[in-house]
Amino acid sequence: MQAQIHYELEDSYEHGDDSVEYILENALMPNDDSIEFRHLLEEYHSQLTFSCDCKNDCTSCCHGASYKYNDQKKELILQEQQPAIIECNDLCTCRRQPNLCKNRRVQYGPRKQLEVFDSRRYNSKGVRTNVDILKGSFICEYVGELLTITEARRRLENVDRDKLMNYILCLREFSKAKDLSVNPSQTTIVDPTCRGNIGRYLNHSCNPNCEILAVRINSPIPKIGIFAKRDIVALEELCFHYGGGEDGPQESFSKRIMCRCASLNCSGFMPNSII
Ligand SMILES: C[S@@+](CC[C@H](N)C(=O)[O-])C[C@H]1O[C@@H](n2cnc3c(N)ncnc32)[C@H](O)[C@@H]1O
Repeated sequence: MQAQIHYELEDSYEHGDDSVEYILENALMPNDDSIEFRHLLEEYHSQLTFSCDCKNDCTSCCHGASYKYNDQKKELILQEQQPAIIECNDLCTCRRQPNLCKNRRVQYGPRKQLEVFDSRRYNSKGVRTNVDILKGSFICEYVGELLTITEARRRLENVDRDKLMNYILCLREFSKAKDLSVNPSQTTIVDPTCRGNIGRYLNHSCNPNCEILAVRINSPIPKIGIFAKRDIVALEELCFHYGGGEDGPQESFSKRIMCRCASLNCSGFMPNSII
């Protein structure tokens, strides 16, 4: 069973490859009758009840007002220093329209003018932009099948054994306890190998122009939002750090492979996978 999209999400990209299904939002992995799966299923069908009753445009919304308009007032971009984003949801009384609520962006779908292309640097597919992009702009979500940890480990074994490209992304969120110790609070694993969106084509860079952030809308399971980490010029390839970067949330792909990013600070290898 796939969850309903409650809001209108615009996404006209496609894979151009019949072996991969284009899906607009995360779908559950097949039921393997495990307790872990049942827990994931329960979360998947839960609704966040934390809603706002803003009468204005949500600039001082209880969700934290993560976005602001750029100087030309054309696009909502991230406010500085956002470790996690909670957008307004279906239970909020604010109006679901870009010019009426400023706390909704990811739920409207990927930005336009992205292109999947054959990246010479990575010797495989990549994503580039056909226009300039401002720092803090939303690129797209990293959409795929939601996996349990056990299923992710099983699939990663196959990836390593058969030396396949690895699309499994594990987002780890951390919380600070009263004694200031930092503890893992939630792990979200997304696999767009067979079912996913345009986000599956972004490559890794040790000096990336994009970053990933946890974004919650209706569900307690976060979406993995990809945002511009700096201003980006037209035709630049879009990349993010598969290991979360220095201070981003931790996520990882599979075993050690040589990194092709060619940045000055390249570590030589792609981030290791520890799920
Ligand atoms: C999420 S996919 C990215 C899209 C992929 N290039 C494609 O053609 O579908 C991740 C895979 O791309 C390749 N890749 C991504 N970043 C890389 C890098 N910095 N160096 C080498 N290979 C990379 C690896 O094969 C990796 O398993």
